[in-house]
This record gives sequence, structure tokens and C-alpha cells, in this order.
Amino acid sequence: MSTKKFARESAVIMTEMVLPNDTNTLNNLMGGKLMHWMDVVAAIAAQKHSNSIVVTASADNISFQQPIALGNVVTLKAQVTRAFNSSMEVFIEVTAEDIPANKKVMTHRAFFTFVAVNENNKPSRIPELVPETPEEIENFEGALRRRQLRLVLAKRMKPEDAVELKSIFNLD
Ligand SMILES: CC(=O)SCCNC(=O)CCNC(=O)[C@H](O)C(C)(C)COP(=O)(O)OP(=O)(O)OC[C@H]1O[C@@H](n2cnc3c(N)ncnc32)[C@H](O)[C@@H]1OP(=O)(O)O
Repeated sequence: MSTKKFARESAVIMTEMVLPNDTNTLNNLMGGKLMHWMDVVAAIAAQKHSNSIVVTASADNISFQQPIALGNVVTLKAQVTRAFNSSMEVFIEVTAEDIPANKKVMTHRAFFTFVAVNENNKPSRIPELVPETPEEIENFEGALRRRQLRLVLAKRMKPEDAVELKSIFNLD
């Protein structure tokens, strides 16, 4: 297995149309349906980086600030921001487009974490990720702090060990 891969190699774009079965009683996209699409597009990005089976370990907060209407075309872009040992963070950006009205808006951004697993469902080592563009470098650098925050919240890391996270609050 190659030990390094570029961030761009994991990029995935998925397009869906909001159909009646995807909506709530207000004719807007169900939040759970959107989260399902986000999980799928992000899992594909994680698979592309790791060349492995992946499982969702966590999804960071997703806020629903504006509804996505029946008939809108939803585009989900996903790309791995950083790889750790067996886990990787994936950034997902969602846009909704009303094509007849020529209106397109960015509706959601979120970070999901996936873990590569082997045939025995045990976490397995993944390639290092190399960021290239300024945006990829910014996401790569922030990923360590976000990882520490989610591991502290999941009680998998002691707050005092979250060194990079603490440094942004000047707690030392
Ligand atoms: C695509 C899908 O929808 S899959 C279905 C939904 N997902 C699942 O069913 C996954 C169920 N969970 C699991 O199988 C396990 O908890 C796993 C594989 C995620 C972790 O397994 P563990 O035995 O706890 O492994 P371990 O403690 O060694 O952690 C493995 C990695 O997961 C990371 N991890 C574990 N929990 C979390 C979490 N809540 N948030 C972020 N990362 C996490 C760890 O930091 C570690 O990362 P690293 O190897 O890069 O340092």
C-alpha cells in the first residue's frame, strides 16, 4: 500500500434530486435523508483514501438553517481533510439548486470521521494524507483540534491531553 496520498484523490461529488418520498409534510427534504446522503458521499471519499472498508465513527454537529425544497437538485461534495492512524476526517459541503429559478445556495457543511477496518472489523492502518491547496492545508491543520474535541466529548481522551485544542483557548 502507498504510504501517502493527495487530498484531492479522495474527492467525490454526488448529485441527488429531492423527490416526494424524501420530504416532510412541508414538502422539504427530511433531515435524516440528507444525513444519509452525507454519510454515503463521505464514506466513498474515505474509501477512496484508504482503499478499505470504512465505518462511520462520528458526525460532528449538523445544523439545519434553511430548508431544501421538493424538486431541488442537491450536490454533495466530500474530501478527506486528514488521516490519522486508522481514522480519517472527511469534510462535506452541500448545495441546493433550484434549476428553473437559476438559484443555488450552500446549505450545509460538516465533518464526519471514518475508521478503516479489516476483514475482522478491526481498525487498520491508512495512508498519510498530503494537502496541497490553501483550503486543504487549512482543513488539515484544523483537523487535529477537531479530532481532540470529538475524542474528549466521546470520553476517549482526557481534556488535559488535548494540547492543540487547549492552545486555541490559551488555557495553558
Ligand atoms: C458507513 C457506515 O455507516 S458504517 C455503520 C455505522 N458505524 C458503525 O457501525 C461503527 C461502529 N463502531 C465501531 O466499529 C468501533 O467503535 C470503531 C471501529 C469506530 C472504533 O473501534 P475501537 O475498537 O474503539 O478502536 P480504537 O479505540 O482503536 O479506535 C480506532 C480509531 O477510531 C477513532 N475513534 C473511535 N471513536 C471515535 C469517535 N467517537 N469519534 C472520532 N474518532 C473515533 C479513534 O480515535 C481511533 O483513531 P486512530 O486509529 O486514527 O487513532
